[in-house]
Parts: sequence; structure tokens; C-alpha cells
Amino acid sequence: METVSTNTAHGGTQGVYKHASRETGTDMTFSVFVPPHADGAKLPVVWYLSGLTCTHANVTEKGEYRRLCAELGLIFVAPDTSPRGEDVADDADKAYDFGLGAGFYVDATQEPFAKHYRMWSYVTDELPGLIAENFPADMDRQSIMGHSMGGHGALTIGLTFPDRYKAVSAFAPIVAPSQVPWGHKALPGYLGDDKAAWRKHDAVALIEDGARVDALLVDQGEADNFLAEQLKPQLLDAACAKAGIDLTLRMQPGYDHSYYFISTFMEDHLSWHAKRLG
Ligand SMILES: N[C@@H](CCC(=O)N[C@@H](CS)C(=O)NCC(=O)O)C(=O)O
Repeated sequence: METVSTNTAHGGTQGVYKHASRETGTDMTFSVFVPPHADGAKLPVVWYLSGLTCTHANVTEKGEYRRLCAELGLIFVAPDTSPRGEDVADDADKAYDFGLGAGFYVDATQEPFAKHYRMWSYVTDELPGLIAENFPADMDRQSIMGHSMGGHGALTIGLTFPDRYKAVSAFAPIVAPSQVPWGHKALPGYLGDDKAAWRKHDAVALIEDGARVDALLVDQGEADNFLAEQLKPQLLDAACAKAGIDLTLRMQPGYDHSYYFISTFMEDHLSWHAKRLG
């Protein structure tokens, strides 16, 4: 692992790091904030998965998480959203919603994406190993949150590993990619036409198929341009009601899809995570 940069912030260290990933076969960059802590202490880890077009940098620069992470003693990890590099396949038209910057947190099975697009294994297996090795992390206390495509990643990963992630929350998540245009492009593109494979990467379908977590927190801006066509939080609301999952869905008047929205509610999410991380 190579250190790209470190900066002192709120008494802790905001770092950006790079490593050669065995999963993606590319260099991957990620950011980690380590709050001030006593020597030898092991701290809980909050994962933040970003949305379409993002790298680690968007939330790192605009997410406003550091003050509260410093106060609550939380490590905050922000991975990239796809593999990158000259030989990494991209969308045929270089669209923003597939290919580079749009890995959808799946392990692709379809060519030409299968070789590098392994974001599920990267985020759930490889990167946690690296974090455990290199940072003062208590891997028995992890939680996950994300935005939009990253909200989809956080929900599907949290629902798949309910014992590992003690809290799961999302900002404006894609709750049912099988039912919306972004997913209708990404799921067949990465996973092919087998709808059974899609269900493992669709939070609503996972819940319908029996996946459970105790509680979920979702914030959604009412002025979000993607709300009606791509995000559809009502589908998650209905699935959670039926399954008995305690979903707190907060519709936020006036807020759009941007980091102005995310940063406004970031502290609520971190407090909610900290309570569950103990
Ligand atoms: N209008 C955007 C759509 C993509 C978008 O809104 N991306 C969200 C995540 S789904 C984002 O966080 N963008 C980066 C940022 O706001 O810093 C575009 O066409 O590039």
C-alpha cells in the first residue's frame, strides 16, 4: 500500500492511499480518516460507498464527516466506484451510468467487464483485509452507508452480511435496480440476462427473498431529479413493511441529489451508526 497524501484534520489523519488490487487487477485508490485515539486502541469502521461518476474524493472533500468521526472515534473508509486504467473496459458510449465510475458493487460475469469489474469482492473482502492490516481498525465493529449507486451497494452488502455490518444506512439509494433504467442497463451489462443473478444485487429483491437486518436509515431529498424514475424509495418502504424491517425513511423537502444534501444529514447517519457500533 502506498500513501498518496495525509493531512491532519480534527486532530486525526485524513489519508489517501493506493494499492495494486488482486481483485480488479488494477491500482485502486481509497481514502481513510483515522480519528484521534489512544495508542493501541482499535476503532470501529464505517464504510461509505459512493455514487455514479464518483471516486473516493467526492465524499472526502464534500461529505463533512470528519468532525463527528473525530468526536465519536470512527474510522471512515471511502473506496472508488470502479476499476480504472487504460485496459479497463468502459461503456461503449462512455456514458456516466455504466463502466468507469459505475461499477455497481457487483462482480461482473459478462465480457469485457468480468476481468476487472469485481467491486463486490473488492469492497467486501480485499479492501477490509487491507484496512485490518494497516489501520487501528476493530473489524468486529463495521458498518456501511452509501449514496445513490453506493446506497444500493450499502443496502445489498448490508443485507447479505447482516452479522458483519452492525448498521446500514443510505442517502438517496437505488433501492431496486431490477425495476429502474440505471439497473436495466447495469445488471444485464455486468451480470447477463439471468434475473436470479440480479436479485442478489437488488435490495428490495433480497428482502423479498428473505434477507433481513434489524433496522435501516434512509434519507431522500424530495427535490432529487432521480427520485421518481431511478430511486423509488417507496419500493423499499413496502418491502420493509412486509418483512418487518424497522426502516426509518426520511423524505427531506427541498434537498436534491448532491453532496449539499449528503453533508447535511451525514452527522445524523454517523450518530445512528455509532450507537449501533457500541
Ligand atoms: N448529473 C450527474 C449524474 C451523476 C450524479 O449525480 N452523480 C452523483 C452520484 S449518483 C454524484 O455524487 N456526483 C458527484 C458529485 O456530486 O460530487 C452527471 O451526469 O454526471
